Amino acid sequence: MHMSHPPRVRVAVAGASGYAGGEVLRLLLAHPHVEIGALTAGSNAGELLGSLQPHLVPLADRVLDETSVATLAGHDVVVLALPHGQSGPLAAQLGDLDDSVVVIDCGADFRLADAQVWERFYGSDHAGTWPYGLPELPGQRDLLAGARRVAVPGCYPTISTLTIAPAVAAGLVTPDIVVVAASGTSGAGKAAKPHLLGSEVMGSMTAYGVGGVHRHTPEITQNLGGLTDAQVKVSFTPLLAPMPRGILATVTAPLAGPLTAAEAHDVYAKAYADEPFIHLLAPGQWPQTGSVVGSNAVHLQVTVDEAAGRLVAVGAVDNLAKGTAGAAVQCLNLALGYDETTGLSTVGVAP
Ligand SMILES: NC(=O)C1=CN([C@@H]2O[C@H](COP(=O)(O)OP(=O)(O)OC[C@H]3O[C@@H](n4cnc5c(N)ncnc54)[C@H](OP(=O)(O)O)[C@@H]3O)[C@@H](O)[C@H]2O)C=CC1
Ligand SMILES: CC(=O)N[C@@H](CCC(=O)OP(=O)(O)O)C(=O)O
Repeated sequence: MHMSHPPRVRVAVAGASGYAGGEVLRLLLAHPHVEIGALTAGSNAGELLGSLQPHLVPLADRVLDETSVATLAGHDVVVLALPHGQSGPLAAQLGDLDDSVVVIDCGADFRLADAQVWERFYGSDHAGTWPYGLPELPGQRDLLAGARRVAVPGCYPTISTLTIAPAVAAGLVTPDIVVVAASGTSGAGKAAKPHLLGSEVMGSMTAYGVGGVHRHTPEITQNLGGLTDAQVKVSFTPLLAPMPRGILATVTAPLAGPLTAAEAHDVYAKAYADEPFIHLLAPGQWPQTGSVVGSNAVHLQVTVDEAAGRLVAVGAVDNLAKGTAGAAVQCLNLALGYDETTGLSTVGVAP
């Protein structure tokens, strides 16, 4: 489908001083149809972007505005990269201003459909539900084409969902899913946190959010629940790994019946055959975060643990790229009718 659009769209980024906002800008600087408009922040409003994001050289002299409807008005697209709970009220005001604006929220506010589940995991009022920005889920790409509002998935839900989705959709497993996923520290954002000081993180790994309490558990469950009539259960354990970027997720589930590793690989190959960003590795190769850093690619592998009777799948993603900002740009492309891959690469930075 071709939709009419101006040659270059003006994009504002709220939360430009943060990790997600910075990565959105890094990608948009390479996007041929985008002109970068207002850049806003919270406590850093008034500062030069170059003092906070020195890698974004072409934008070094831009001054950060305060985050308000007034500063975000007058753009074709507004990307929100703010802490949860901030985007709900702001998006409501932006909607009042102009409903034709594309608003892409990197935060969690509009991801969950069930208000009670939202309140249980986030402890605040539910803002609403927007089209979910994971085009690789069946039927989702059509909902995102031409959308005016997009909820970008969380980084763990992106990789956890993509890693096991073909097995759930094809009924290869009973959906009693166990996810153990290690994330780089940028997943926690830039705001200082005592457990994320260099001395605490370097040379050490830890589990956190253990026992079904991490707020991404219901998001993964919601995604997988859309793929099967069976009741989906998800046990999710996040780990913090001593690296700046990347998530490596190991996802396992009981086999529903006899299955070989080659058959499982074949199901994944068929499911993702047309997906530009999903790269199923050759049998015997295993995903590594180092291969996807800086790219919008997802690397996957799947096999069968015969003795345990479980399917074992492993996925790697850059939490800031396909895990957030890359997904935001992919959805911007779909919303505006550009080729979905515009401005995005599958080539990682290695070593
Ligand atoms: N990091 C990741 O891997 C992922 C992040 N996300 C989501 O993206 C969003 C941003 O995360 P991230 O970039 O990591 O976080 P950061 O802490 O790095 O950045 C937060 C940004 O929001 C701004 N901000 C904070 N409070 C306010 C406020 N009250 N009013 C206006 N602006 C404010 C900050 O400005 P200032 O510098 O002035 O404080 C900063 O620009 C979150 O919702 C997060 O869940 C989603 C997936 C993955
Ligand atoms: C390492 C680390 O702390 N990661 C973050 C997840 C970041 C993310 O993607 O989540 P949202 O967009 O839903 O905030 C966490 O576990 O809270």
